[in-house]
Amino acid sequence: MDDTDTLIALVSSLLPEPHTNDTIIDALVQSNGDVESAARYLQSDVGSSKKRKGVDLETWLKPPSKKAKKPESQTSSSSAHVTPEPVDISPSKHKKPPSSSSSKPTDLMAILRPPPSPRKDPPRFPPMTLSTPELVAQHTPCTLHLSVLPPDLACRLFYTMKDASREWKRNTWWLFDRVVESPHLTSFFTRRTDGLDNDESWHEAAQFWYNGRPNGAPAPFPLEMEEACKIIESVLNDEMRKRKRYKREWGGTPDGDPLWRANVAASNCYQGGKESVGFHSDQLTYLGPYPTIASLSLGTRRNFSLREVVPTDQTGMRKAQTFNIPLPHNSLTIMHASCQERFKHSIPPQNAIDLFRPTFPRTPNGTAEPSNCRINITFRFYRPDFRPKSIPRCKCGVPMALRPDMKNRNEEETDRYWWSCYAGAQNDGKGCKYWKVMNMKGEGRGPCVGDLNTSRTDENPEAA
Ligand SMILES: O=C(O)CCC(=O)C(=O)O
Ligand SMILES: [Fe+2]
Repeated sequence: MDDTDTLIALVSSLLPEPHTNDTIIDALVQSNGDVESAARYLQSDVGSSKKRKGVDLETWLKPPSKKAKKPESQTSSSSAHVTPEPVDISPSKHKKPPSSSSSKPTDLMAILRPPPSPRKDPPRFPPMTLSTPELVAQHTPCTLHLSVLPPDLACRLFYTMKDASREWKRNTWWLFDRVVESPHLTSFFTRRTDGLDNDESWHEAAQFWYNGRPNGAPAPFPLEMEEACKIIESVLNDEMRKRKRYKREWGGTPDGDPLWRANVAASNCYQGGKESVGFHSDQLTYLGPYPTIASLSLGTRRNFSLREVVPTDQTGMRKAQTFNIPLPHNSLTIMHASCQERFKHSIPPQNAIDLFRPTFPRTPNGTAEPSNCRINITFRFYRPDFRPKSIPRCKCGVPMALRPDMKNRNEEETDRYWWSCYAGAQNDGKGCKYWKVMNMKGEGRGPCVGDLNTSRTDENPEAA
């Protein structure tokens, strides 16, 4: 998770009712990053949907006795109404990544705050629901595959994972001086057939999933997950062959081998509409640049939200749009290469959800009990050139996290990735703040698609 998630989760935890992430981010901006003010604001008449006419937000936020000083960056009233971009920690903008150990909320606001408004704001488009695979493919770097597994396998896998989720964990991390907890359960699996479970060094990758907490050896794929994975690999490879390949994608696949294979999976369980995950892009530490991630949805239908991070040099020209994709039971969303570099994704809280009634009962004579739970499994390909031994360590001695510089990307030409200290996620929120630019060649990584003689980048130049 990143800092936006942290703030959103903390505000959510103070609210009796679920709110959308957009609403919470707006409230955070209005309250200058102060979590408690944002929560109070959302519970007030001003912040709630029952807005009282004529109440000015800043007036409301002012403490009654003292005259509140206007935050310097919000000197114009128009800037107070700008929806902020998702949090970005690009060191190019801030010189060094912000530390989660910071005790000054205003530091984080410097990140949350949108860039200076141009004189005339570019038009803002309301969120758009993408209800068909065609619309998803047209507007996002994702594809949606409905009824991807045989129905009985989808049901069996749902039951297996729902039962297993009793043992799953809520991730925790530090925000200022407090520990916050993720609003959903999570778990991490490695694949038997890939030999990964024989390589102790992958345990480190599993620990990374749990924010650095030691968690024993990761669990192997359950049988149903293995069966589903084979089908998903085949769908994904067919899709990948139709698409443009990026130069920094993994290119070490000998001819005839699948382009992509899953060797780990992470799973999430959302019990009821209140459970969620905030806007984030997945860390690239073991995935490397331009990863493809296959995300299977089982159980109750939830919205998957995607929002582009508009590069800094384009913020005066266009605003990010939010896309909502309803994900029914047994659907596969493939986040294709460039999705993690360009978009943030989330599962926002929902006021109302439909109960899921499985097509098949657990046992032939049993009944299929309705459920408010959604299981998500993200099948991932941890790249051989990003094995744990190759991950640089910061001054705390902890493996660093790899993130793209989303704000300053320029197609593939000037893309940059940053290794940054991850110790602050635990360690009382205190990290060394060390960071450095990733250098693919210098760090001996590859081969990438761009290193191959017969570059697959030209295979389908028409493809998105
Ligand atoms: O539940 C989902 O569909 C998204 C999960 C996710 O974004 C993640 O695990 O990184
Ligand atoms: Fe994610």
